[in-house]
Amino acid sequence: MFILYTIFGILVAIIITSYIRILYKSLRRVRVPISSGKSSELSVQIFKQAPGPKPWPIIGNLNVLDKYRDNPFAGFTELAKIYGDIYTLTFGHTRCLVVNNLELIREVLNQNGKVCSGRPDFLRYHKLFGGERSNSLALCDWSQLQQKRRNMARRHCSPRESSSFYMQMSQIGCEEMEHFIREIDAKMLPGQPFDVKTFLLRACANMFSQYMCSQRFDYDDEEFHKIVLHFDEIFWEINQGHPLDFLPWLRPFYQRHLNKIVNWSSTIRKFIMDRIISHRELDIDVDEPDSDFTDALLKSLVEDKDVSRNTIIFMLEDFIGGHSAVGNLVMLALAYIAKDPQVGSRIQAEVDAITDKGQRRINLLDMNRMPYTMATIFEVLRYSSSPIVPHVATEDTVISGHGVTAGTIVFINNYVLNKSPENWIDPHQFEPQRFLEESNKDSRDSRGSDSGIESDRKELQLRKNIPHFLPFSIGKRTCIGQNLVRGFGFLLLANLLQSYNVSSEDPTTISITPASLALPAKCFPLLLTRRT
Ligand code: HEM
Repeated sequence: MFILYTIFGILVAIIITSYIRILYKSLRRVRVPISSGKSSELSVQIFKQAPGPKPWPIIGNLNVLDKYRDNPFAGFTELAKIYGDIYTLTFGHTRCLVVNNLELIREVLNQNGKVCSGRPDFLRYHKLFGGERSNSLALCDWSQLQQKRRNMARRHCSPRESSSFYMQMSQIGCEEMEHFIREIDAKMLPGQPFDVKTFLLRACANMFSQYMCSQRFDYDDEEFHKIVLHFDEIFWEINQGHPLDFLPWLRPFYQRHLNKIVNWSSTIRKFIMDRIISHRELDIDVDEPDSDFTDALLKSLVEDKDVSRNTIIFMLEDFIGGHSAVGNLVMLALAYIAKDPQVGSRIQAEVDAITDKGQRRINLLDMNRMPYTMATIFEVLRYSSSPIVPHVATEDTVISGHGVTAGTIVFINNYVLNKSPENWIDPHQFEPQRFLEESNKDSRDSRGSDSGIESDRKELQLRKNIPHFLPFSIGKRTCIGQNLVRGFGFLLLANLLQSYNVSSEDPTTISITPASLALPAKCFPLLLTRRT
């Protein structure tokens, strides 16, 4: 009996302590010193936090999102109807702010970029990056080292259209497509559903590895298969919420899952060390121009005392790992094509017009003359509404007149931008055409006029600078890999469609997770039929 009373007493104490902590955090106000007009005098203005539902002890408001497990961002959108476009939630003991319109998103990412550029301190993030999330470019807090790493990466990972790196990307992409198509033809049984994703990811990994490290791997290389799979598992993992993120005391129940994550990332790191870095380190010549990203990284190791070996290993891992995002994006495009064959036919019309019915492969110089193909990639980005990695306020600040306390996680609801009928006609339809507009050029005197995609008088072109379309985010922490996404994504999609028709035995079985670019590692097969 005594033991029962003791346990009961401990539980009550935990619940009360938890509730006090949660209440303290949610009621805390933000004090901002302001100048009162008379030169040296400062007064303090006090800001209450944004409204939100009342939290419970221990779980906070996690219960509110429970019915939106499949798509928390749809949940955020629903809650905005009750609490307005800016509101707070408490997940476990962590304060969270959710912003739900473009103006607020800009206020967080641009005007408050300096103080809202941290990342959540989730245990999973540490486990994925050798026990320390500051090793990761995307999951570290903002710092001088991060600024340096972004600068180091920019030239290679965001190649400009006119640069030699861009042309290198084009050539590498085209060459890999030849290997890839040979591989599909060898492994696919005609008329049988085919595990496209596995092979697509390997092709994409080779494009990235060849571009960043001047090294590709054989399609029969088992070690290579394993790391491509682990990268994909990590991509899926990062795109999922997990109870551990907000209830870290559940750790003992998820130890096996954590061990699995550690195993994925350490296997990848070992591969990068053994198969890429170790032999490159031996023949580095600091006086020669950089031949690739690995060269630039290895030189910075020699030239910059602030750059450690660890820094460059993790940077390479991060950037090679970008292939999973592109592979998943293209796989999603193929899935939408299997659901709506019209989309595939229109891409093929562009491909055939540009290549004189398949006389050559598509390269990056063709991109500007294939607006529908690019529009399809943009529509996948919009429709899938890949979430923006959560930001964290590193200091007390004020957003739209509401106090935001240091440590608050800021969720940017880009799903509401991507799916709002105010921004898009029929937002729940997959319709690449929405990214096209009439160009000023007259189609009759221009090349490619038989592409089948123009209106009666005008050619179509890709709409640019759509303010509410932010697939790569804005501000300090925007995606560094967006040119690689556009470039390799385009080459994969256009060249695949040049060689194959894409369909499914039963399109209704193609299941796609809403508000995510990630597909499970093992996902639906597709039918690829050689075009005659
Ligand atoms: C379809 C593919 C991709 C999408 C939709 C995407 C989108 C994003 C988004 C939304 C962010 C967060 C920005 C923010 O926090 O405000 C991000 C960050 C980042 N992305 Fe991408 N990304 C993609 C592919 C890639 C690729 C291929 C690479 C590199 C090879 C890459 C490298 C990065 C890095 C390093 C960051 C972190 C930047 C920082 O925090 O300073 N991404 N990406």
